Amino acid sequence: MKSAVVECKNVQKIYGARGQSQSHALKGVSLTIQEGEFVGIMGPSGSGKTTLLNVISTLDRPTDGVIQIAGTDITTMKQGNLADFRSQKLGFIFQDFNLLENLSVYENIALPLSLQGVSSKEIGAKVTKVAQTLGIEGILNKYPVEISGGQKQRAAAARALVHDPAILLADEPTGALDSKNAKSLLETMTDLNDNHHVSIMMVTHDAFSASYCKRILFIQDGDLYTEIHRTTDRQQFFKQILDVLAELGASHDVH
Ligand SMILES: Nc1ncnc2c1ncn2[C@@H]1O[C@H](COP(=O)(O)OP(=O)(O)OP(=O)(O)O)[C@@H](O)[C@H]1O
Repeated sequence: MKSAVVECKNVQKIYGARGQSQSHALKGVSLTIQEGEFVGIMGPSGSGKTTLLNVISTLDRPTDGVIQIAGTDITTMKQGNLADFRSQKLGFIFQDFNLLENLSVYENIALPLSLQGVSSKEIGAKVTKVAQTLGIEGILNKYPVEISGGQKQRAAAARALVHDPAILLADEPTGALDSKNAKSLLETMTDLNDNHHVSIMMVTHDAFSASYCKRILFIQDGDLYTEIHRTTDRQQFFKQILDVLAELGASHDVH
């Protein structure tokens, strides 16, 4: 039976101290992401996408509500345990790759495991396996300056997956890529989801990228607005996404 990898119940986030000017960024969001899903998060600028990603990724705490990741309640977890939890259970890919320039691709991918004290033999096996999955075995000895944007993003994806996280969290992962590399990364993410059981949550403002997801949650003003499921082909889904964005854009500048 499938289980939930992310479960948010009535999650609220208010920025700013009481009595001062406050921003109600999340107004009671409830959502569930099941194991094996590929979910997109879209919404106008300022709707709360980054805030939602930050509270789910344990980088920030919600003001109210409960968040469970792979069955663990992270809202009551002590600060000291959050970093360990994050490094063991979560994988991140960002727009700007975040590779360390003075480490080789191999060393970059190995980093999460080295930090956890995993043996170098086990690290070698895991890095090789994930590099094969992402088709970057040939560049493991290169340094980030020597490889293309698309290869950097694959290396970053390999680093995000090497410790077998419960979910891959992606924040505009194609934002710094040209259209060819963006397409190739999105196809890789689809392959990871379809054939390697990787659960993915991706925040994006780009309808083309979002069309690779199987389900999209739209948020507006800190609340869930609607969700759509991909039941037909990707081109049809793309049109469906544009329709919802147009609806949202009627009152907002969609970002
Ligand atoms: N650190 C902060 N302090 C105060 N208010 C904040 C903070 N971060 C975000 N906000 C506010 O919370 C709301 C949601 O912001 P958030 O960054 O989550 O939106 P977003 O959907 O990611 O926007 P964008 O697409 O522009 O990145 C906005 O009104 C924003 O101004």
